[in-house]
Amino acid sequence: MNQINYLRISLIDRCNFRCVYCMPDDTELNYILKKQLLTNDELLTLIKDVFIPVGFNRFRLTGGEPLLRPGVVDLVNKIAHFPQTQDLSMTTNGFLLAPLAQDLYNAGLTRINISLDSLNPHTFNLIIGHHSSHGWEQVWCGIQSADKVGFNPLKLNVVVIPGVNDHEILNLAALTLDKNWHVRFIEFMPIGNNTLFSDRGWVSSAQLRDQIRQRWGLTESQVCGSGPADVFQIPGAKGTLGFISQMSECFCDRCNRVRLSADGWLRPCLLNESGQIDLKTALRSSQTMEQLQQQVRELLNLKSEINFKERNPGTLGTYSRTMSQIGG
Ligand SMILES: Nc1nc2c(ncn2[C@@H]2O[C@H](COP(=O)(O)OP(=O)(O)OP(=O)(O)O)[C@@H](O)[C@H]2O)c(=O)[nH]1
Ligand SMILES: C[S@@+](CC[C@H](N)C(=O)[O-])C[C@H]1O[C@@H](n2cnc3c(N)ncnc32)[C@H](O)[C@@H]1O
Ligand code: SF4
Ligand code: SF4
Repeated sequence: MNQINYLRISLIDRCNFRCVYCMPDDTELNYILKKQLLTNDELLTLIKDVFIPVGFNRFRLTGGEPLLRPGVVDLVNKIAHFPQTQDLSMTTNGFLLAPLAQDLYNAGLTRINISLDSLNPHTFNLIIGHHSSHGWEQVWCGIQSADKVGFNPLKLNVVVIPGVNDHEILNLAALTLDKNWHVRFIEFMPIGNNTLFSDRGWVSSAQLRDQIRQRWGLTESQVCGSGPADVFQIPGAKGTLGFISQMSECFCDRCNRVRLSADGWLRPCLLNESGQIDLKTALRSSQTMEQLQQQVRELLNLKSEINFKERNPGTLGTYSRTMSQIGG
């Protein structure tokens, strides 16, 4: 059995963007009420006294948009300084990153993944559903700041939507030629916006690799990470290209992670809602840390049964929580 040692933590379910593939404009989301959110102290207790003793040592902060979480720098500082923490990273849309990048880095965040779906400001703003015309510029500024501060590896996430941004693949891949950046193309999943998914479908990583191979060639490569990306490189490029192929491949047999929502539910699989446990209520009802550890161990024992196996590219998922609420 795989070792499950990677916890993705959603710090908040709210977001300052409404990306078309994740949180379409017409979706009514029931945001978590403040009193239902894990407090910073509760989250730190769960990490230190429950997850670390059970064997977790890799943590990713996500959201919604994690940089909207009050006290995020302090949280980073505390999680980074647990002696057992081997990897602490964040997935962010980058909009609020520029003024925070240095503080996050100083607090102990060493690597960061930033979503960047287009190099064209107009297309970008359409994708993120942002009403400010400076969305792209502000995210680009966040990426530059992250680079300057020294986040390494610095990864850029691109969800590829046919007819929306798939014509930009070569331009996005070209970013890696002279920058030590790691661009990852993510196959669009039917969770978040099923209407768009039915309408546009998805592009396979194999097709993208063919395009890139024809232009520059492509070789297998590696970059530090805990996720499911297959990593390649354009010969001579400074950065790498990652492909996250959840529609065309099944990487569940190497799944090493579970997810904690901002209101304290532990979810064994992104694409299967079975088996979730409510750690917040258990914590608030004064169960002992040993009892909580035991609940988590039991869930991990069941995980391989829960892991999403019936991947059918034509199937639409029906989920009570969507991507922005789970954290990707
Ligand atoms: N189906 C599925 N998709 C995943 C899983 N983990 C990550 N992804 C997809 O990959 C996207 C990008 O993930 P990131 O948040 O950047 O994290 P990561 O790829 O695990 O990060 P690294 O540690 O840098 O490799 C997510 O939004 C999902 O679309 C997973 O366990 N299952
Ligand atoms: C849910 S977001 C949360 C973190 C942060 N707000 C961000 O966008 O990076 C995490 C990741 O999920 C990806 N994502 C969201 N909806 C998706 C979908 N339907 N299919 C594939 N990836 C998706 C985003 O592109 C992003 O890289
Ligand atoms: S959570 Fe991330 S992917 Fe979803 S709308 Fe917000 S920025 Fe976009
Ligand atoms: S779909 Fe579920 S089991 Fe498969 S890799 Fe993702 S989280 Fe793991």
